[in-house]
Amino acid sequence: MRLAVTGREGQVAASLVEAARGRDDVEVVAVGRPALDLARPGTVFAALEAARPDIVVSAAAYTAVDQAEDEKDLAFAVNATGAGKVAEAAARLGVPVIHLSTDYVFDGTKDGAYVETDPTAPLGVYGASKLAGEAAVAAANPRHLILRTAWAYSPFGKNFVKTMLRLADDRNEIAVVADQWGNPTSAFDIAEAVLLAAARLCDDGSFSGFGVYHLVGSGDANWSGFARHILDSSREFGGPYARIRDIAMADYPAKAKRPANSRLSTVKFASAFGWTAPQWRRSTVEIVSRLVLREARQANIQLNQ
Ligand SMILES: NC(=O)C1=CN([C@@H]2O[C@H](COP(=O)(O)OP(=O)(O)OC[C@H]3O[C@@H](n4cnc5c(N)ncnc54)[C@H](OP(=O)(O)O)[C@@H]3O)[C@@H](O)[C@H]2O)C=CC1
Ligand SMILES: Cc1cn([C@H]2C[C@H](O)[C@@H](COP(=O)(O)OP(=O)(O)O[C@H]3O[C@@H](C)C(=O)[C@@H](O)[C@H]3O)O2)c(=O)[nH]c1=O
Ligand SMILES: [Mg+2]
Repeated sequence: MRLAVTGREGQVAASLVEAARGRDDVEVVAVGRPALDLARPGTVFAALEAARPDIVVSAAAYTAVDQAEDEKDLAFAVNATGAGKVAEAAARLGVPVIHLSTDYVFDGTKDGAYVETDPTAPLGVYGASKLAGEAAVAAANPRHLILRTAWAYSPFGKNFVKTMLRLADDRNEIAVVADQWGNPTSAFDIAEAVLLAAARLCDDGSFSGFGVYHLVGSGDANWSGFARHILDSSREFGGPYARIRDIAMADYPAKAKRPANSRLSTVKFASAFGWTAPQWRRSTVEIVSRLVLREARQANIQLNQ
């Protein structure tokens, strides 16, 4: 199976590239700027056609949640129009598309975990642009999976795990919001699930389960609990540590409003594909250890130079 993924340095794209390195049955081609620029729709088809994919994974996105409030047009161009163009290109190439979306399509007022049929009501521009992207993808290519994930982290790109490790480097205490709940999700786990679903779509000609699925790490957390686990794990591997102080969302001024509860139920994905993500605590240890040991190795190299 030959899979083209949009976004080269992105967390999910880089995780897919790494996952494929260890497997003979899958080849991943990452397509990004300047060849494929979602803000320039004219670039999309040619870039994907050149990759000769059996399936397209649409993972590139404008993901700066606060900045999106000031760059609404660009966020929509990339996350809505651009995503639609990717799905349309896949349709023209005669292949299915797996598109990544977000928990931020919800407003967070539900009590329990959101299911796929729950009403959406994004609180900010990023969520609204991703929701518009879902509609554009569905309209452009009937053979689509829209996988809503959340709170993604990995050794790559920008994410909360890397931010906490960086802040802990020169602080004794970090204040983190404790009244926002969700599901931390390793991009390695996302990659594994995407490869599984992709294989199914490519191999099973009568697959009929197209549509929206929630795909997140098992177990829930608030940001401060997540932060505490990150830094406890880091300390165990000899990495940076800081105390975490619980604060309220209201005490952390940010441009974009975020949902207080964006827990997602993964029952639908589990029953369609027979796969559930590992507990987020376990996956977090894996990523933290890698980051901390990488830092240690780099420090060692510098010492020895
Ligand atoms: N990060 C998260 O916590 C979550 C992410 N998601 C969704 O999952 C998907 C993957 O996220 P993740 O891997 O974390 O994202 P990242 O922010 O790590 O990467 C996004 C990628 O998109 C690329 N990109 C941005 N603008 C353009 C453009 N105009 N044209 C082409 N490429 C562009 C970036 O390229 P460059 O490297 O050049 O900047 C980058 O490679 C996205 O759809 C995101 O909305 C959903 C829930 C949570
Ligand atoms: C850095 C930091 C953040 N926070 C808070 C702010 C926010 O409420 C929460 C998370 O901050 P971040 O800016 O990392 O998270 P954010 O950019 O909102 O992350 C989101 O990204 C997009 C792409 C998604 O799709 C979402 O699923 C989600 O992962 O933690 C603190 O309380 N203290 C801190 O020191
Ligand atoms: Mg391979």
